[in-house]
Amino acid sequence: MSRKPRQRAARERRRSRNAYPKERTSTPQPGPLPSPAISLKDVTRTYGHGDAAVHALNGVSIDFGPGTWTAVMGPSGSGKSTLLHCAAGLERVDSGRVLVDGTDITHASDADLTALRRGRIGFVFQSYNLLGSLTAEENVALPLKLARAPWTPADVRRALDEVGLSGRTGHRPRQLSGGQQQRVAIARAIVTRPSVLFADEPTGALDSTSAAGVLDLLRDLADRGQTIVMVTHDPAAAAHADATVFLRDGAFTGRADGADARAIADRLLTLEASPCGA
Ligand SMILES: Nc1ncnc2c1ncn2[C@@H]1O[C@H](COP(=O)(O)OP(=O)(O)OP(=O)(O)O)[C@@H](O)[C@H]1O
Repeated sequence: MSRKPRQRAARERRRSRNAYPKERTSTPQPGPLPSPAISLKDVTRTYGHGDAAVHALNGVSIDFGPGTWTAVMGPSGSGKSTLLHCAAGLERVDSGRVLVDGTDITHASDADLTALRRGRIGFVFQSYNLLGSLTAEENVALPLKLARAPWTPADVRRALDEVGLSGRTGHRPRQLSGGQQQRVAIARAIVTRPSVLFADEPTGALDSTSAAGVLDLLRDLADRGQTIVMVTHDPAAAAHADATVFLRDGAFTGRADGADARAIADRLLTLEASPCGA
């Protein structure tokens, strides 16, 4: 299927299954909603003190439904990365609560947070963060070794196969294109079968063709039930997700389900144009 009809079909699927409608008065849902994969409840995070204090998150409450792909957008400095880091247990919140699969991690010990990040959270960065001296296969095996859970080389091959790189297992990062390196990074992030895959600008360093390939891959993962939370500045990338949530000045300002790139861009422009605190 070519990309446009594929995106249209995906949008229709998303519309019909989105479990967390926040702005629509939708028809009654059959049965109870599944528990969110990630839940932020009235979360605050401030950097610095006194006059220099920056309220990066200012009472944010958002649920990310299991098996949904959500894009997080907002003007520069609106708190997107801070939200991602707090939701992934990379940073602690000042107040409020963070739940992963219903488990409250707000006051988890450092050891428990490390175990959570190794076993239940996957992270993909704009800059891939692969180890240059290791092959694709060795990079993907790393989180399995760190998690100290039982694993086999077949687990690694399966993850590389899922991202379409079964023919590149022995290549080192410098022997791969940017898009292929990001695919290795995604394989590394999903090899532990995490509850949530966080992606911080996963297409930010890629040309448009490679970016489209990575977004199609994320779509496939979401369609197979992977929860994904992705920060992006690109409305076209956000349009691939099931929903987009918008932040401004550290606050949640709204959500769009199944919106196309034009509608997302318009909403972002409105946010950027309105005066601070409005
Ligand atoms: N470690 C830090 N120390 C001090 N201030 C910080 C720190 N991290 C983030 N901030 C501030 O918190 C606010 C939110 O930052 P954050 O990186 O979450 O925003 P963002 O929406 O991801 O921005 P961008 O789109 O530019 O990447 C910004 O004003 C930023 O300067």
